[in-house]
Amino acid sequence: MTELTGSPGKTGLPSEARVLVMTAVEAERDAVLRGLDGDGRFDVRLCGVGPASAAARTAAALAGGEAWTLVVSAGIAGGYPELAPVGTLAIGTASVAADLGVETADGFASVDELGFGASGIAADASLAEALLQALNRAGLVAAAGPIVTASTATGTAATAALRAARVPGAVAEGMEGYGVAVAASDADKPFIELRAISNAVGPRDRDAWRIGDALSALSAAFAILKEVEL
Ligand SMILES: O=C(O)c1cccc(C(=O)CC[C@H]2O[C@@H](n3cnc4c(=O)[nH]cnc43)[C@H](O)[C@@H]2O)c1
Repeated sequence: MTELTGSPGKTGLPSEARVLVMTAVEAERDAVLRGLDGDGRFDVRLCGVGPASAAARTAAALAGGEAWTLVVSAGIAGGYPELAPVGTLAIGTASVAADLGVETADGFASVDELGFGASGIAADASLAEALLQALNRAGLVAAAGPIVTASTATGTAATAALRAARVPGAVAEGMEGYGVAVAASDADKPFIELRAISNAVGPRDRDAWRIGDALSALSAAFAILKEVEL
């Protein structure tokens, strides 16, 4: 987990902010809307599941003529249990496509190593820190660190370990963050990823997912985010 430090207080969203929030599915969108409670600075849209759909729909939204001041990838996620247990929140310091690269005889090589691009997009550091502090002040448990984006959700301990090794300090795994981040970066817009943990990254056990708890945590997080002031 990345330690974010700094002075609490003077941080956050200005009154004229126009925030584009992208969630994969309707249940996540509705949870975000419950937390926002009608705040007109936010527009919450569906990006579909996976990074390709997320990038395409975010890019289309950003091209729509609105003067967006911030882009947020939000939803539920798998958490690395020691850093982000079920029911807690994860704030991305970067969104990292852990499977974007090639297999070689010597193992995985990322697009960065190949010179083909960047597999990680950094979040807006000051906003991520401000949000972490605001959530903590409100008594919500949140961890900050890289959030993995995977086209295939992890389903085994081996894959969990592999991806954790590729993305040191990873707190969580979702399927859209990197796609939303690429679109935001291409449009030169600040970006953060905010996730609520529904399950542990690791062996697939759908019965153990706590989606309701995670959606409640997501609502609570957005109720805080909308009150954060610059
Ligand atoms: O079944 C439901 O009621 C329901 C409600 C809200 C969301 C869902 C989803 O299945 C959302 C899929 C979404 O969740 C992210 N996610 C969650 N856990 C993981 C994981 O362990 N690894 C990767 N992604 C995860 C992901 O971003 C999906 O788009 C169902």
